[in-house]
Amino acid sequence: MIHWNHGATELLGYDASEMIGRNIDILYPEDELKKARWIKMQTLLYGSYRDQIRKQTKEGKVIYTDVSASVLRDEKNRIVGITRYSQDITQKKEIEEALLEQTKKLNFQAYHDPLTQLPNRTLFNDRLQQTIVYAQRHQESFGVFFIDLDNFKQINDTLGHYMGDEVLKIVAKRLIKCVREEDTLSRLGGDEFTLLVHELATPESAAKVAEKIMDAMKEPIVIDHQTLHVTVSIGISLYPRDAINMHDLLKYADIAMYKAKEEGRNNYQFYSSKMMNIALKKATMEKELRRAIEENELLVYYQPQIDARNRSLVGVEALVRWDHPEKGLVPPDAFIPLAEETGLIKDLDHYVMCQAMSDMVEWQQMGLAPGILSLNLSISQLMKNDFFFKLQKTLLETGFKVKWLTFEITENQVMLNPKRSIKKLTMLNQMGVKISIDDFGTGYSSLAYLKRFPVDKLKIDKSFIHDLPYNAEDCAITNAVIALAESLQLEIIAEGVEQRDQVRYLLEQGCYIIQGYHYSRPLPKKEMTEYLQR
Ligand SMILES: Nc1nc2c(ncn2[C@@H]2O[C@H](COP(=O)(O)O[C@H]3[C@@H](O)[C@H](n4cnc5c(=O)[nH]c(N)nc54)O[C@@H]3COP(=O)(O)O)[C@@H](O)[C@H]2O)c(=O)[nH]1
Repeated sequence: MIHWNHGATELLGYDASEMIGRNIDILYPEDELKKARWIKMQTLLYGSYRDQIRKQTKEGKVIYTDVSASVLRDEKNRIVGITRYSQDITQKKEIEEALLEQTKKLNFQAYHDPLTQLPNRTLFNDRLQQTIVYAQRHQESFGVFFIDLDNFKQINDTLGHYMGDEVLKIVAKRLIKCVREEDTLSRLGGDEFTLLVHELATPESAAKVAEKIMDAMKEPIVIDHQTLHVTVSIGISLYPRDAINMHDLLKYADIAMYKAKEEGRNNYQFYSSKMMNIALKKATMEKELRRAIEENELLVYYQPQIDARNRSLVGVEALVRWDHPEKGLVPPDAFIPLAEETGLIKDLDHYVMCQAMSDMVEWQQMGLAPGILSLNLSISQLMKNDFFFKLQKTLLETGFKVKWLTFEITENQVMLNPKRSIKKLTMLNQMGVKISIDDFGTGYSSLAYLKRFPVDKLKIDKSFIHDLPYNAEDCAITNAVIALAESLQLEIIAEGVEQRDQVRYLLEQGCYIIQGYHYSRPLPKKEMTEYLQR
């Protein structure tokens, strides 16, 4: 250094006496020395040069500078040195960097799901489109997977959104481990994930990926000491076998996923053209079911529940039927699963509740004695915040008394979240409503829970009644359920009773309340009125 001015002192903290005679390198942080030499060489080569470089002040602070360097010549035009003018641009640089960071962040947000940090639909579609172009050019095949969590709606409804979100985050982490870096896993929203897997030469290799995903889900998920078993249903479409455009590949994978749900969930399915027809039928049915609820196409049938000791009526179960304008009477098994899947079950069950309560009151006002009303209650209806409000409102509007009411809830639904169910069922119980566990024996309720449930009745599932009294296993299960009910001092009721022998056997074992075709099929209101008048 041969000259050092006042401005340099202000910028870098050293004064002229400290700098003159020293190597300029002390002004640069270690990692900028290479660049400093580059600037020097360019200046010598071209006579002048301008660039940005970081410098280090006397106090050790790193600053950004804009440097204009030019060669210094003597009177004989020989290069004797370099002059440098430096300007502090630290503040400008910091603003630029913050802006860059912000842009990166906004860019990430625009293309990623905030919960799982996975690519979102926009980015997935973009990558899928690019993959199609590449695959067309290079004659490659690939797969689109539609992955949907099983029963996620119930997890959300029963355990709350916090738990639902945690489950989604854990599932996303497990899924990402099943795929290669070049594949794209995205979250479309809710519990839906899509996966783009490159270079899938055969359906067998796609099946391997699907199996890997299902294996990854086998380990239980533990959140806040709660253990959950989460499974997924997967639909797969293959390029070019099934479709060659983005829209169809996604649609077909989605249709195949619905097929996997129908096949009992926790499995994967490849798209086939047959599925397309089924999916179309289902979409039509959902639309029609919405209309049916709005336009009162639903009918409530009543099935008598009989005390077999004296053949007297103790109550009725309300069972919904759909009076379809073209198809005629549609049984609930054909639409209840769809209603549950789409959330329509809440409206449907509310409709049945209003109708049945007003029919019951009408019968009582006619001097008839329909006994207790049993209503099927879905867990999503029970977990709704406005459920109790709606129940109270319907009781008031119809004049129906709570002491005449039993809610039937299936064992499997209650066991989805036993703790929350206990809380809600206790509230019902405190109102004076009776609770019956439906389809008992088909689920997996533990005795410990059963003791804590505010339950009044157990309803033996009809699958155990069907082969009574000739099937030893069914007899053993039926006897065990009856003994359990006795020891817990619960009422017991058998459903699906069709034969005299079954009635005799049940009476011998101590089960007196019976529902089934042996006494009566479910009856429309008019026939039920006649039944009551007999
Ligand atoms: N959430 C709601 N679920 C409902 C409602 N209405 C019905 N359902 C559920 O749909 C399933 C099928 O119901 P359904 O076709 O009405 O069948 C019921 C009876 O008809 C049938 N049954 C009665 N006796 C016999 C018999 O002797 N043999 C025989 N094969 N079937 C018989 O059993 C069904 C009674 O079911 P359950 O509720 O378990 O007592 C069924 O799961 C209904 O629960 C609704 O409004 N909401």
